Amino acid sequence: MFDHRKYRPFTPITLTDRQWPNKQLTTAPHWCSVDLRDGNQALINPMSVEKKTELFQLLVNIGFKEIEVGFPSASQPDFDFVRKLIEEKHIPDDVTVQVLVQAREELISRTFEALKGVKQAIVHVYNSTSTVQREQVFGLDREGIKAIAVKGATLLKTYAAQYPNTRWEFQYSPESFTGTELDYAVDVCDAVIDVWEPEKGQQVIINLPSTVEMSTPNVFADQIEWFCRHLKKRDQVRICLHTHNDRGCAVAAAELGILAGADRVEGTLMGNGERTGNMDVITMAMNLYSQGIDPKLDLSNIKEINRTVEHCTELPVPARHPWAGELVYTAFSGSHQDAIRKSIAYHKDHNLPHWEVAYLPIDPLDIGREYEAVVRINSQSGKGGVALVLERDFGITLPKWLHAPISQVVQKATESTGQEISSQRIRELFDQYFVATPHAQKLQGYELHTEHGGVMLNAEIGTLHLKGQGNGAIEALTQALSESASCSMKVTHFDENALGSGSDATARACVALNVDGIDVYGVAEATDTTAASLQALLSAFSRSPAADKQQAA
Ligand SMILES: CC(=O)SCCNC(=O)CCNC(=O)[C@H](O)C(C)(C)COP(=O)(O)OP(=O)(O)OC[C@H]1O[C@@H](n2cnc3c(N)ncnc32)[C@H](O)[C@@H]1OP(=O)(O)O
Ligand SMILES: CC(C)C(=O)C(=O)O
Repeated sequence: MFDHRKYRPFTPITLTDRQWPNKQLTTAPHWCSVDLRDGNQALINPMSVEKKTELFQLLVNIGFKEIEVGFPSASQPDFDFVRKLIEEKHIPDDVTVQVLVQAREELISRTFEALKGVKQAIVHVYNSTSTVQREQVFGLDREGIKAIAVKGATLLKTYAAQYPNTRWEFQYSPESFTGTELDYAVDVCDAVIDVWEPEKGQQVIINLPSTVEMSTPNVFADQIEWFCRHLKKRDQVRICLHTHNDRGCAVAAAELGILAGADRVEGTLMGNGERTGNMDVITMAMNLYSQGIDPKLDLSNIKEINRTVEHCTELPVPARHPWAGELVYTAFSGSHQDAIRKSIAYHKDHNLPHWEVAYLPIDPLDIGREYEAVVRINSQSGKGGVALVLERDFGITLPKWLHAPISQVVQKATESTGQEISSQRIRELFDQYFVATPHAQKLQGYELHTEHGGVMLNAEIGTLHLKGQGNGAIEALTQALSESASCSMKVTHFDENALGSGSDATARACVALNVDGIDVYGVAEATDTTAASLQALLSAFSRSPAADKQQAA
């Protein structure tokens, strides 16, 4: 039964003088990728050694300096993968591999065996400390659970001493930290740290996981600040966060947790991980990047990252995934398209020192995404977007007064299909409704001369020969057409521009006509501006009912 009374709120943390809300993120944390361990243990099909190798290479290329490569005592492929990394020398000198293990001797022994010959490594031991697990899973009291942690810590120290050529770092996680009383979590971690003696030079990491995300991120930050304030040897250890995304706030929790005093963050690419996933490193790193902070990870080729992650995990990257999804630099809605187009142009014209473009929190080019994907057209789009597509994909820059008429044609097409429209189809509609001349009213040739201070025009149009007079060629043709079709005709808008320069230059003209009270539009390109203007006028006229009547007559 759907009944909220089955649940109760998370107990608040008593911390009235919390400092983290006054802090700001200014640098990237130490990152540790857990894609190959926590990510892997959440997959339908765990990664093969080949896929793990491919993903490891990607993580190295991105710039991770610490990578949890597996749980080598858990399975033969995990063990073999660690051996392969070491024996085939895949681990760069500045990268430290990390492995996870339970606080059990047979597993710890096998873990050190897997790591034989490695230059440096982090051995990560964990046991659950939460009230629920103490009572329901382990059936042990506080002291009993602490004893498991201390035993695990001692075993790490003992086994590490057998491999003196490796530089060992030790990591301990009070698993299910968020469900653990804070004083008890500190007590267990102090005991583990005492075994490891960081004061004598042993490197130590204490990892505080929200194994299950149970509260709002501010409560998690309070837990971290409280923990950091009370840990005896806080200054001698690195505090790490490992947040899960059960409430959808893993990134926010990690960000606030860093404000609250943590140094390091574990997470995965695209947030793959148990249940709703681990903290998404891409999102957190890009959040920093978009604030002008060097994330210390190279995410410049997000397409390649997506491709490899999808291949190795057999999970799709959602189209709306923050920063990385296929659709996140695409605007379908009209007002957004219009604003993006204007804002990008403004940005270029004013040579702004920082990126400030409407609706685009970063420049998509930074991560290998293109402007081409920024605007796509469907029935939610508007005139700005259609104009942008014609300009961007076909170099057709049109006067503003023509944007609405073209957009109306495109809108009808998208409404009738209910689907997105391709830029090629927009071009076809533009040619069909604005450039083509329905009654073959093609200008075959023209001749102009001045007479009595005005312009005389002789024009060959299809099979017609027309004569007209006016202040210029356009007026002369307007006069000729209105006479021959017995209609009233007025040019309401006119625009022409040269295309290119030098001897290859051509011209484009756009004309809006009002013929017997009806607005019609035409666009034409020709080798000179007069020919383009006359043809654009003909093209507009050919769409009027008067042209139909003229043809019928
Ligand atoms: C939140 C996390 O992501 S933690 C990491 C979880 N990841 C994994 O478990 C993936 C890899 N794990 C495995 O392949 C297996 O669990 C193995 C190989 C590690 C262990 O396998 P097995 O010993 O066969 O089984 P299992 O994991 O069920 O063992 C449970 C026993 O270990 C004990 N145990 C569980 N976790 C720990 C721990 N961290 N430290 C010490 N003992 C533990 C349990 O109390 C239980 O003891 P019991 O047999 O006396 O009841
Ligand atoms: C082992 C720990 C760090 C873990 O994966 C978790 O608690 O989620």
